[in-house]
Amino acid sequence: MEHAPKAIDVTNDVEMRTFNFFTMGIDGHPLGLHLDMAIPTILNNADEEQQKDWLPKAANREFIATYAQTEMGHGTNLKKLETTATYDPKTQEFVLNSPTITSTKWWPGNLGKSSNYAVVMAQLYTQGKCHGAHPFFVQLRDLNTHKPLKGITVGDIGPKFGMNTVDNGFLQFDHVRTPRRSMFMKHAKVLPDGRYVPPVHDKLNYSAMVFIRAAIVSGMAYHLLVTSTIAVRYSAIRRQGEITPGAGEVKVLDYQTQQHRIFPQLARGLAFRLSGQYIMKLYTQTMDDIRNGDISAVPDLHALSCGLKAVTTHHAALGLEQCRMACGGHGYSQASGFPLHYSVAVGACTYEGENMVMLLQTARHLMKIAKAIRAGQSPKSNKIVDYLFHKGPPKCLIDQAYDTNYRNVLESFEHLARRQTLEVYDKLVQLQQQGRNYEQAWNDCAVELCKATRAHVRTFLARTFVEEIDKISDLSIKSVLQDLLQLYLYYEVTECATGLLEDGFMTGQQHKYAKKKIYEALEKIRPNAVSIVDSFDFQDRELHSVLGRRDGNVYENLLKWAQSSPLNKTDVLPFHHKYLGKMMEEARQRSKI
Ligand SMILES: CCCCCCCCCC/C=C\CCC/C=C/C(=O)SCCNC(=O)CCNC(=O)[C@H](O)C(C)(C)COP(=O)(O)OP(=O)(O)OC[C@H]1O[C@@H](n2cnc3c(N)ncnc32)[C@H](O)[C@@H]1OP(=O)(O)O
Ligand SMILES: Cc1cc2nc3c(=O)[nH]c(=O)nc-3n(C[C@H](O)[C@H](O)[C@H](O)COP(=O)(O)OP(=O)(O)OC[C@H]3O[C@@H](n4cnc5c(N)ncnc54)[C@H](O)[C@@H]3O)c2cc1C
Repeated sequence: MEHAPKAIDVTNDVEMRTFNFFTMGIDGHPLGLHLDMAIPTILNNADEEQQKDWLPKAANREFIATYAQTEMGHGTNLKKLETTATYDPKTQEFVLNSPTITSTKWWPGNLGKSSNYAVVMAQLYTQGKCHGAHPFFVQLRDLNTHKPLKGITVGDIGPKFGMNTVDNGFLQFDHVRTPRRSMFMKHAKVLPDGRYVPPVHDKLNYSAMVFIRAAIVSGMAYHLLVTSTIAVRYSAIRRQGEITPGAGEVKVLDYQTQQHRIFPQLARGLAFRLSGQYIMKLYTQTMDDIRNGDISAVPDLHALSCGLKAVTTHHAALGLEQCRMACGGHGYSQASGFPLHYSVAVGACTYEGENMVMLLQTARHLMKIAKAIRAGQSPKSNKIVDYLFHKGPPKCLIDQAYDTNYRNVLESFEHLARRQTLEVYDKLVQLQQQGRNYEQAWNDCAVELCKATRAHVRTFLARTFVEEIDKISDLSIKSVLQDLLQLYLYYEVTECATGLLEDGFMTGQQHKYAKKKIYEALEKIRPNAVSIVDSFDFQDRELHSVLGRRDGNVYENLLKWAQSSPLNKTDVLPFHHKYLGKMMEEARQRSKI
């Protein structure tokens, strides 16, 4: 053969991600930030010439770059980042500086030891004026020796809650000079003489964050589906107790409580998967629009991605813990895989925007819509938020037999989101009329604002789930997924029941009806549960779990796993006689006296 095919095309994003994922596991690796944030930043924020220079090298892995934004003192409030990039027109360079301890970049993944470049967010100063945080592409380490360049202090921040295969790092600049063209110049620019050219939208520099927030939704689906796979499989192996006295021990999966613990996580995993696909498409479309000069969808994308990120990560964290507890004592062992999956998944509640902060971002968007509604404006043909403008039924109808395609359930979610959004908006206005300024009023309403976002996101997730299942033409697959949809929808109804009951929209009877529909769905899902999780086709090496093995050979392998522990290399630990053995021996001697 003239050209033997390469095993992996490193410039092919999908191939690379798959390869990295299977060879390096789920808790991160040295190329994570390079692929997930640095390359997207180059794609969306570098101008044509910069892309030509940086992109092929980045794709070919001639360097490794990270995304250095967060500082020791500020992660959320980007306006207060302290790192400065001051333009010097004489040399046509920026001078990067970390003026305080708190300005030290802190957390960037792969910064600690792996990266030799970084996208650095710094306050841009030119002609004596600050223009806010802007991204710069900065070399940190020598390409040959890998030692930090002059003026740069860089290192690892130490062990974390999880993801310890990622070298999160710290970084300080001491008046480091970098060429003018190291500023990402697709949107904002600094001309050679120092004049600043503003971007068409001042948050376009934040697109890498938007990308990851959107990607996280599918990531959380993955974590939930993986951990429910483990819990379902193990529960189909584990036998404990009897349902009918004398009939023999049952699989714990036959207990209704067990199903109620695990199946909703499965259903949520699917819901997140479908909405994850939706938001990724919206992201790609919006980035294409921006390239063509249309920025109109940016606020919608930002609002939806923030809300989805916050809700899905929170529910994934709760769901993973349910799956762990569903596996009893063995669930607490590292052999279950849960510690790994949990510690990775919960990081996403914090990174890429702390969840409360993200909920409040979406709420900003909702408050604008509420203002338009109160001003009597019409909806703007926006599929995601238009329902807020419409009047729904005055009473909940979820128990009506004619609920085709769950319209009445969706209307209940819509009702709650609409009511919560308008009520908190009215409270905001009222507080301001009473003399509070907007920011104080906002803080006084913050918990209710977050509730409005959650209700809105719940509506979006549910609607997407219903619409996507409706599209399926294979009736046998559709019927299984409809059982999960039924569970998802009525489970969510009970989760937000307080809000639905509070204003008398839903009756106590209807709440009972929702519970009945949940129990009915659990029963329908039970016989298919193992086949459903098998159909995800996760490899054992992805699950990292003795309990979730595809072959179900749990007990034998649990024993092997324990026996392979380093503590079991010898029957007696080498230092036993020096400490515990000695203590016991001395105690025995003393008691003889
Ligand atoms: C297979 C399993 C794998 C699972 C994993 C899934 C994928 C993930 C893989 C990666 C894994 C690990 C890597 C982790 C990497 C982590 C990286 C990071 O954490 S990077 C740092 C992230 N930092 C943040 O997110 C900071 C949060 N803060 C902000 O975003 C902002 O400061 C914000 C939004 C809080 C406030 O913005 P700002 O202070 O600038 O402005 P204002 O509040 O005044 O807002 C003005 C106006 O702008 C709007 N706005 C803000 N941001 C945006 C945006 N991005 N796009 C559009 N618009 C935006 C804001 O809403 C206001 O609008 P207004 O009209 O005035 O209301
Ligand atoms: C695993 C991991 C990986 C990371 N990787 C990177 C990376 O690669 N690059 C990078 O630059 N950064 C990274 N980060 C940093 C991360 O983005 C920030 O930690 C995150 O955005 C939260 O910011 P913070 O730490 O400043 O939290 P804080 O803002 O200090 O949050 C503390 C508390 O204050 C609350 N709070 C703050 N502001 C408000 C507000 N306005 N309204 C209401 N409540 C508020 C929060 O809700 C939270 O409860 C990473 C973090 C983690 C954990």
